[in-house]
Amino acid sequence: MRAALLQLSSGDDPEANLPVTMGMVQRAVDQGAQLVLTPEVTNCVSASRTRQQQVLRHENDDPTLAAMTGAAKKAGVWILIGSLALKTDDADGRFANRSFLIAPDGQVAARYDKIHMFDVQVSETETYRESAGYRPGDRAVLARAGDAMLGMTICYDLRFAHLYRDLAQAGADVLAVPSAFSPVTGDAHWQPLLRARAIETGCFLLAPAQTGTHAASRGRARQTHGHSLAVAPWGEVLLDAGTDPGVHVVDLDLSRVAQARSRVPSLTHDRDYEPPDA
Ligand SMILES: O=C(O)CNC(=O)[C@H](CS)NC(=O)CCC(=O)C(=O)O
Repeated sequence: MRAALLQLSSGDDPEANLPVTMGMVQRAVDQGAQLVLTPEVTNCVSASRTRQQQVLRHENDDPTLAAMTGAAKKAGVWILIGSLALKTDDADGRFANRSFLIAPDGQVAARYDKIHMFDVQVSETETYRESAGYRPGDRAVLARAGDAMLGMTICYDLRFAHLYRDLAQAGADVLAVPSAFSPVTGDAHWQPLLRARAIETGCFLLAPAQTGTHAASRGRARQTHGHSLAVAPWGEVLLDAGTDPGVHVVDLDLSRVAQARSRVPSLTHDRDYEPPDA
């Protein structure tokens, strides 16, 4: 299966981002991709709730989702939109950080709302409070995409190893981690975490990422780490997209999943044990 990872540098104007993103989807299709993956918050990277309130739409009215379903159908490919920031009808007014798997017939095959919220002070000057803006999901999602069983996760989820183990034990052979990683944590943790999740699960890890400098809020421009990554089930890095926006294709030999797991079958060796004393 040929996958394409789109590395984006989305701004805070969904209408301006859309033609750039769709141009890259077309390049991926031209390169023979059967599964096209985009990063977290493909439609809008913004840390301003006022701005988001102005430009974000509901799922049934979102131009990026509509364009993607159209493109999937026209080209007959699978598309994983890493996530869209969307308005919801929730009483507390928070947005959804929602990933979509679109089938080659243009139908939405699966949706996943990011479970773990990035409420973290990464340095003295850099704090994220994702749960203030977004309502977390509470359901893990596994879906078929062609020959692959795809586990859907997003960004900060990457730090919760049990989610990946659960998805793999439920049948995943490819795990998607669309992201908008911070530069500070990205330098230290991004690649080792992705390689660890691949090794632990015997899955391919596909992690399309936001990169570069995004719209400023409260005077501070937001940066993301880039380095979209594909990792094989044995842990080798198949692709590192560096820091420029672009399209990168990678061929996945899905038989490598069973190979890796037969060499080290740790996924089937869980045991029950007493928890440590408090
Ligand atoms: O802000 C939005 O609109 C969408 N959400 C994100 O981009 C989120 C929260 S700021 N980013 C992450 O989860 C980065 C995780 C990370 O960097 C780490 O785990 O170290």
